[in-house]
Formats: sequence, structure tokens, C-alpha cells
Amino acid sequence: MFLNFLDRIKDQLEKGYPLVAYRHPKEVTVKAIFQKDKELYFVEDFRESGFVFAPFDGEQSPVLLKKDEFLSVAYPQENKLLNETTIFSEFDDLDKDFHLQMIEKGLDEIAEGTLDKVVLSRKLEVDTVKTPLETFHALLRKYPSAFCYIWYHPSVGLWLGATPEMLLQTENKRFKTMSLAGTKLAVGEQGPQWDKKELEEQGMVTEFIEAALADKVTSMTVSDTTAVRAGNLWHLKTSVSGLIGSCGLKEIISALHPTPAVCGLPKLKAKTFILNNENYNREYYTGFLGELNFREDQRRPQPRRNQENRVYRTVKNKTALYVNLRCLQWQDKKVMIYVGGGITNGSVPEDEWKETKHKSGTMLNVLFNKNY
Ligand SMILES: C=C(O[C@H]1C=CC=C(C(=O)O)[C@@H]1O)C(=O)O
Repeated sequence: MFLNFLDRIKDQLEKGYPLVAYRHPKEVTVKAIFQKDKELYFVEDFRESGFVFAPFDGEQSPVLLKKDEFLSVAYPQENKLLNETTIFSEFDDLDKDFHLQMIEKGLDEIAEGTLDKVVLSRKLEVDTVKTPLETFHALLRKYPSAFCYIWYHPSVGLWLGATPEMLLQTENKRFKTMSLAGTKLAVGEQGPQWDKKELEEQGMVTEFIEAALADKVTSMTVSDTTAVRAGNLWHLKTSVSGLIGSCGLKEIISALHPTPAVCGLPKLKAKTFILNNENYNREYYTGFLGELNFREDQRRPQPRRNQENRVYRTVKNKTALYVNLRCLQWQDKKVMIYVGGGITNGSVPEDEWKETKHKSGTMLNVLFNKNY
């Protein structure tokens, strides 16, 4: 079954038609959406239904894949233990000096009080031996707790990823989001000891989310902060949930995106710093992607004593969007890996560099580790 499903994706890719295949965190079902024409459609007001693929720069329009054909299949679980050794690429050090200088520049802005936080990133290019579908399969196998996907449009390109970060989930008026930031390398199974630096860095994201949503929701609950594991890394996570008021998805999304987990604070100044100082275009890295306004029509018979059997109908409108992190862009035989990290007052440039290496190591493993 699963192999037939992969064959269908392969066929769509070979013919050059748009598609996305994905699995939600901790779910067994892998879903796929196939668009039947090669048009590039855009999201205009977030009332559309389909699969969104949005760039980092919120000024640019998100792409919408139309749900012309929908397939789903159970992913065969494997209990095989995977080799955790991390592969580092020799090419990964090429832009080290540039990255360290950019971090120093960010720290100067923080010291001057222009910025409180800025997320600085880089792009690494590697040649690969695996096919995109083999890589997608490796992501599914290796990251059951992440949102794993392969996305393709002939006018945009081919992207894959396994992201630990949800941007927004809604079911009718109910919403959920999260603040995810702060990174530590996993050593053994135990959660790490967090420093003040990571706690503050992640706390800024939570405060931003609370303030951004305050006038758009009628209730909001903020959870305790816990550690969550994403591959060989740990992050700090706080869940935020509640009920949306009278505003639409567009307002909620533009209040949140890009959060300080991928951009910085203040939002616009951090974004300008990123656009002016990173030596490449992030495109869809640190953008967001996922299901937009999927309607679930449920009809349940509800037998009642002394009454005829009635069919009750509930219609749910569901959206599930994720931040595009731990992602790859495929260009022929070349693959771009995108990684970044949050810079705050306590940041040590060399440590921040190592953090990006650990993040690229996660993706290099998927691309090169034969056990994956
Ligand atoms: C920007 C990235 O991570 C974000 C999400 C989690 C932890 C992060 C950090 O510790 O800096 C970043 O905010 C990335 O993985 O490329």
C-alpha cells in the first residue's frame, strides 16, 4: 500500500504536476494532495481551502495547492533502532566567518537597544546520493513527532522537511499555537539543564504570542514550559490555546508570522536586519505550510429512546499550519539545507555557530546516513 502511494507521488513528480505529501506529528496516516493543473494559485484572504506554502517574507503571497485529488495511507511502523551518529559536512564550515561576523553585528544592535532578539540563519549546499522520495521516507521513519512533508510546484521548486514547530491550529473558533525556542544538544535520554539565556530567549516568544493575540481572542490559556525533543536536539515549548473572537484567520496569522522564534524582536526591525544582512534569500525557510480550511463533515446516527433514529451533522473547519524549519530545498542533484538560531543578549557567537551545525547535522543524517 505505502509503496503504491510513493509510486503515485513519483509519477506526479515526473510529470511535473504540483503535489504535497505529509504526516502530522505523532500520526500514522500519511496524506497526499495532487493538483490537476500546473497553475500557480495564491492565498488572498485565508478563506480559501487547500494546502498553503508561505514564504518567510509576509509581504509575498503564499502559494495554495488545490485539493483536486486526495489520498491517504497508513505509514508502516518500523521498530528498527536507528544509528544516531551525527554526520557533519566539511562544506558546512565555508561560511563560518561570515556567520560569526553577522552574529557580532546582531549583538551590537542588541547592545545599542535597537533589537532585543534576532534569528540569524544560513544556507548550506550539498550534493546528494538519495532521491527526494527516499529522503521523504527517511524523514517519516526518523521523525515521528515532527510534521514531515515533501512539497512540489513546477514554478516554485521542491522542498522537504520535518519541523517540530506548529504555527497555528484551529477547529472552528478553537485555536492552538506554541512558542518553541532555545536549543540544547541531546546527550542520552535525559532532558537538558536549561540556562537563563535559553529561558529568556524562549520566554520572549511566549510574551510576543500573548501580546499579538490579546485583542483577537476571547480566551487564552498558556501552559507550563516543557522540554521537547526534535531528533538530536531539545527545545523549550509553551502551548497557547483558546477561542478566537470575531476576526478571521488572516488577522491571526499576520499577527503571529513571523514569530520571534524565526525572526526577532521588535518584529519589523529584526526582519529588516535579516533581509539586509543574511547573504541569501530565505524563500520558504521559516515561512509556514499546512492545511487551510479543511472541512470535515461528520454525520452520526444518534438513537434516542422513544424517538426515531436521527442523523446529527457537525461541520468542522480545520486549519493546521507549521513553521518551515529543519527543511531542505532540492535543486537537481543539489540540496540546500537551511539552519538558524536566536541571538539574544547572552549569545556567544561560537556557541551559536555550533547550534546551527547541530541543526544541519540533523538534515545531513537524513540525506547521507544509510541507516535512515
Ligand atoms: C530557526 C530555527 O530554529 C528556531 C526554532 C527552535 C529553536 C530555535 C533556537 O534555539 O534558536 C529557533 O528559534 C532553525 O531550526 O532553523
